[in-house]
This record gives sequence, structure tokens and C-alpha cells, in this order.
Amino acid sequence: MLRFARCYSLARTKVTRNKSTPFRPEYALKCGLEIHTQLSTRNKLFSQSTNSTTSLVDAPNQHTSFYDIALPGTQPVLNMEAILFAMKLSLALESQVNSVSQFDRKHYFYGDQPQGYQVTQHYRPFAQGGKINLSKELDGIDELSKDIGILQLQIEQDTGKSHYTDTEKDVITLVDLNRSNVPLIELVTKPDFSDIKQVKAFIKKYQNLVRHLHISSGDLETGAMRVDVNLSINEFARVELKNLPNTSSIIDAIKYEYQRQVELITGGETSSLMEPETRGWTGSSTVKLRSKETTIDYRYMPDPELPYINLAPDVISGVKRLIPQLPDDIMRMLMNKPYHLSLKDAKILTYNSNQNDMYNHEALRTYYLDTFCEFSRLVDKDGSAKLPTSWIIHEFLGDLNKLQIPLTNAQEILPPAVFAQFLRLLHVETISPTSGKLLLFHILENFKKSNCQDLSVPNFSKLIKKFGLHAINKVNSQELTEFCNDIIAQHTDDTFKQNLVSGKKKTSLKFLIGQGMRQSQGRIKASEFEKKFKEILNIQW
Ligand SMILES: Nc1ncnc2c1ncn2[C@@H]1O[C@H](COP(=O)(O)OP(=O)(O)OP(=O)(O)O)[C@@H](O)[C@H]1O
Ligand SMILES: [Mg+2]
Ligand SMILES: [Mg+2]
Repeated sequence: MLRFARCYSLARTKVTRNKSTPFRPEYALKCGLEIHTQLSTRNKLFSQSTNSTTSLVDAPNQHTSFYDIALPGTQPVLNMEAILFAMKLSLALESQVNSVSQFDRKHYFYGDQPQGYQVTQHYRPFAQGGKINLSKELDGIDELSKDIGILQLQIEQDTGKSHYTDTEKDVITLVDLNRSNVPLIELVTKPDFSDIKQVKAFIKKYQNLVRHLHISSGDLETGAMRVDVNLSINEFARVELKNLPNTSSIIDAIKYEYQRQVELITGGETSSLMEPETRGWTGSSTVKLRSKETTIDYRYMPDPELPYINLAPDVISGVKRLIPQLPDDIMRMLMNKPYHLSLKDAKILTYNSNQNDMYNHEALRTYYLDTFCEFSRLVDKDGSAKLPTSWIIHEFLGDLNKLQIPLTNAQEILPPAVFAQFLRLLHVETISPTSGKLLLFHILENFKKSNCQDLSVPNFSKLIKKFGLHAINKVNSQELTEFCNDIIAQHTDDTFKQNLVSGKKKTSLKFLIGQGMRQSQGRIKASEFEKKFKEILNIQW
């Protein structure tokens, strides 16, 4: 590893912290974001080195070529996959992809940047314009709908990573160049954000979009996505906030910085807010890193080693056809007729949570839609929407997680047409929900026991017979009365009965019904128990 000493010093200011939201309308907040996203291409931007997603934990400087470490004489060769990814993202954001764009050198000295400059796009960026729409309905912002405009998207190379170690004598910096020359897209928004909810919703939405397009892992924690926040109040200069490793740091830093600036303004100390500056987040406060560099400081110049990117119109229109249906459209489709999913359920089928490796949202959505379609064919249309939702998204997924069975495996024994058969049994009340749960779990548990090797499709009627799971639809009234009397005798006393009958403690009825369901193993419906308990106890409410 290369070694050199750290060159920044940090200057602190003290700010009264206020945990409650400190926003005041007379101090209007204005924010713009710069988001760097690592593209998950196979190779790096201008070399053949592997673009490893695990480079942070791999041995340092393992994924490097002569070009990445800037040996003199090495030259860049553009990776076209990065161009394809950038095009997909730009088109999904409705940005105007420029038919001609170019690479420029942005000069600055730092140990993890051995070229002495970063190749980026300054004069003619890859794409301009476009937007992300945020809405109350899908994103929970306060406004009904708000567009966050995009200024531009530029392709650039990442730098290496510096690791600082304090020794007795000095601060040592170790440099790992695994990340050097990894392709990035910098997305720059207009300063359109006026509150924190919008910032939060935008980051989530953008993160989901890059995952949806399969162009980046979008993870903030690994640095695959890095967000800089620019913030100003009223007409004062913007402050750029860096070193924000996760969403909570972004939110906390905005709150802190807003309050710091408000205090400066109300205290009449606005001189430091006249010029833009760059500040870092320490975890509890923002500290000045430097005055904001200007374009002149960076001595931007077109890179003489890289030709222009020329994109013919049919290339752009061809890539447009590769763009899948976008998350907002999918969400709206799922929340409307005939599916009527809740926002929460629609999100499960639209976004990858990254916390679950038993399924990916696309495979799950296909499974849901296919099952829904098969099930609709088997039953009347009325009231059929709820069963596929609750049984696939809640019960089935819950079982897969519990038993650690990947969806791709489970689908082999329960393909959509078979799952639809199972749902029909519930729909026509051949089995009760309680029995259905037992049956589904039993089938999946047995499958797991065979190491997911026994691919025979389950025979539902045989299993229902074997385990006596048939719902009892025509209950003998006399037998049910005796059954319920037993439960009352076992579980109640006079006070319990008085409180229940008078309506003082209505929830006690639920308790009795629960006992009935449990003792009948769910084979008798809750409504039958409710009727019977009310009749026996003479409950009038
Ligand atoms: N008055 C303002 N208040 C808050 N944000 C602003 C204001 N004016 C501009 N911005 C935001 O500042 C950001 C500027 O980003 P841009 O990449 O264009 O420049 P930069 O920060 O100077 O460059 P870089 O950091 O990449 O070297 C944009 O997100 C923009 O919306
Ligand atoms: Mg910036
Ligand atoms: Mg920028």
C-alpha cells in the first residue's frame, strides 16, 4: 500500500442541538443533491480490471491494472457497458441523452488519486434534464406531487480509498486502489428540495431505481451510492455536506446544518454564509473542511486521450426499448384494479429489500401475477383478490423465510397453477384458513426435509383426508352447544360473564371464540362460535 500523511485539518463550531424538527418558514430551506453511484459493470471504466463488488473486503490493491495506479504511459480504453448503464438510467429519468458528450480532467492532488486528476464530464455531460416525481400517495411527502428536477448526469471514475491510522509520531494514510477507476455516475439535482421528507423519499426512490435497472447495488453502507447534500437558507451561499455514510447521517446532518445556519443568521453573524464552503459530518456535527473549490481551482480540460462519445439516434431508441416497466407504474398497477394491493404489499412486490435472499422482488411479482391469473380463472371474479395477496405475500413468504427455502425452489412443487388450486380450496371453504396454514407449512417443511429434491407436486385432497383437515361447514347445533358450554365452564367465572354480557368487556368474546377455534383446530368457523356464544350467554349487544 502507498503511504502518505493526511493533509486536512478540521475546524469546529458549536451549535445548540435541538432534537425536535427545527424548521421555520421564515428561514426557507433549499437543498440540492449530488449522488455518486457505482455502476456494477464487469470491468472498470477505462481498464480491464475486475470491478469487484467485494473490493472493500478483498486484499488491498488486488483489483488494479497499470492504468488504475497511473503508471506513466498507460492509456484509457472506454468500457461500453458503462455507457449502456448510463443510458438506461438517463432514459428512465427522462433525461436528454446528449448525442455527443466528452470526458474532461478535473485536477486535484490527493494520495488516492494517483493520476493527479479525475476523469469526469464537465463541459459536455452525458445527459441533462429529467426528473423524479415524488408523491404523497407513493412516497409519503407532504405535497400531493412534486417533481425534483435533474440538472445533469455525468460519467466519471472513482478514486481509491484512504485509510487513516494514528501512530505515536504521525498520522499514516494507507491507500487502497481497488476502487480507483470504478465507473460512477454523478447525478446532480436542481436545488428543488424544501424539506427533509422530500430528500429522504428521493434517495429511497433513486436507490430503488438503480436496483430495478440492475445497474448498481445502490447500497449506501458499502459506498456504492454516496450522497452529498448542498444546503442554503434564503439567499445565502450554499454549504456542501460530505461524508454522509447512510440515510440517518444525511437527515441528521441536514437538521444540524440548518440549525447552525439559522443561529448564524439570527445572531447576525452571516459573513461565513456569503461564500460557499464544504463541510464534513462527524456523526454529531458538521465541520468546515475547506472553502468550496471553483471551476478554476480544478483546471478542467478536455481529456486528450479520450475521444468524444457519439451516440446515433437509433442506439438511444434501441436502449429505450430495453427499459423495463418503471417502479411507480408497477406500484400503481398493483394498487389498482384488479389487485388492489396496499402500499406496503405493492412495495414488497416492487422493491428489493436487500434483507431477504429467499426471493427477489421481480420473481415474486411474476409468481404473484401468474397465480392471481390462474386463480381468477378457477373462481368467480368477486372477492378473489384478497386471497392471493394474503396467502402469497404473507403466509407463503413467511414460511419460505422460516424454512429458508428460496422461491425458485418452492416454485417447482407449487407452480402458480398449483398454488391457485390451493387458494381455490380456501375460497370454497373446503379447508379453513387455520387448516390451510398447517397444510402449506407441512408441504414446504417436507420439501425442505428432502433438501428441496423431492419435486412431486402435492396432492391436496389426499393430504386433507390424511390429516382430517376438512372444514366442518354443517355444524350440528346440539354438539356445538355442548362444545361451547365446555369452554365457558373451563374459562369463565361470574365476573367474567357479567362483564361480557353487559358489554363492559366486549373483547372477552374474542377470547372465547379463540378458544373455540383452537380446540376445534380451526375447522369450525369463527362466525359459528360467535353466534353460539351469544346465544348461550344471551348477549344482546
Ligand atoms: N442555493 C443553493 N442552495 C442549495 N443547493 C444549491 C444551491 N445552488 C445550487 N445548489 C446545488 O448544488 C449542487 C451543485 O452541484 P455541482 O455538481 O453542479 O457542483 P459542485 O458541487 O460545485 O461540483 P463538485 O462537488 O462535483 O465538484 C447541485 O445539487 C445544486 O442543486
Ligand atoms: Mg459538489
Ligand atoms: Mg458535483
